[in-house]
Amino acid sequence: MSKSPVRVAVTGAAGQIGYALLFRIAAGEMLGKDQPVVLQLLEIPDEKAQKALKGVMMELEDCAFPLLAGMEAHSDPMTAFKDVDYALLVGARPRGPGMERKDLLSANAQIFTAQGKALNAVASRNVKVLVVGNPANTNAYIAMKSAPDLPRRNFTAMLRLDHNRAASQIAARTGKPVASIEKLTVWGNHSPTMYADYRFATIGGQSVKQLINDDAWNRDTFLPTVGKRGAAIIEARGLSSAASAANAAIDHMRDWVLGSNGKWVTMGIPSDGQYDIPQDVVFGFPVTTENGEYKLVEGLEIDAFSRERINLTLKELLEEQDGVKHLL
Ligand SMILES: NC(=O)C1=CN([C@@H]2O[C@H](COP(=O)(O)OP(=O)(O)OC[C@H]3O[C@@H](n4cnc5c(N)ncnc54)[C@H](O)[C@@H]3O)[C@@H](O)[C@H]2O)C=CC1
Ligand SMILES: O=C([O-])CC(=O)C(=O)O
Repeated sequence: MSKSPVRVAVTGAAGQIGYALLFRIAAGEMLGKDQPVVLQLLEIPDEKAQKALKGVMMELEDCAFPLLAGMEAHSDPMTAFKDVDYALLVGARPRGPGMERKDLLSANAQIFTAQGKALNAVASRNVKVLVVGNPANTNAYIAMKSAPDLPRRNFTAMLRLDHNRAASQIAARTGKPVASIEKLTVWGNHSPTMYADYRFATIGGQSVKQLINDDAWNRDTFLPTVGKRGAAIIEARGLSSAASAANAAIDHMRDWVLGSNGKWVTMGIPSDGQYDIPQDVVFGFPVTTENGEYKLVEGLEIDAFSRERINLTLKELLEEQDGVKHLL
């Protein structure tokens, strides 16, 4: 028997990530090739943005996707999020050259109080939320805190792009296929302080740390390359990553919903205090996913270098949180 459609909200639907994301969701790449979707698309109440959104919807129509069971354009989160099962919160200002993601906080934070409140009021009680708009961890924290009637664990931030970037760098360095890398993670904030960690990673059962065996490369090349990749893309393209961000959003939601088959993936999730990360801080952690739930990988050894890196990214997140406490 065919499945009933699920409702997927995407904000910033006429933006560059939206344009790389919607067609893949409608093609079944996020929720499965047997799962029909209704897209509930949100853009700002501005004539130009709404017109651009209509154009994107015309193109979606022209793809004649068999799984696209419906499509709606909205300018108010209270209608866009009605009964949604999944919400991808992409719409927010991107940074330009010379900016850090946290410089966007004052411009973007209010978006996530309003959208958190709207999700709280009208979304499905099981809604799974992915925050992509930057600074993603703190925006996810704001949305979660603004939605007290929804389970905290349903709010997540996107660290998957960082995870995928780290995997590609390791594949290039070792000459092994990217798909063979397991047990990789990125701790902390989606910012240059993130800590991409391959100490536990394996390729075909072999330790990646031993295969690479070069602490200087880890510290001086790998970590800065992964941490500053977003800025390198902006420098090269004149615009921030869009297709790779959309791809990571698909990976994040697909694994959350359909399971990671025992593999570690990185998700930004509200802490329950593990690894000495205070309760509620939305932090990149290694997780496995099964039956629509994520489970933190616990009990990993944190050595002195890792503790220093984790403390640094935590400090930045706590400062960001402090900067938005007047909104909560
Ligand atoms: N977490 C991550 O790994 C990544 C996050 N990003 C972030 O994603 C966000 C979106 O990036 P792009 O699509 O490139 O930007 P964009 O500027 O091309 O599109 C953003 C869209 O959001 C819309 N928008 C703004 N405020 C809104 C609101 N309150 N409700 C609904 N829509 C709203 C705008 O009208 C625009 O169409 C940025 O904050 C960017 O920094 C980008 C890449 C990776
Ligand atoms: O760097 C940016 O501003 C966009 C982003 O988050 C990324 O590419 O990781």
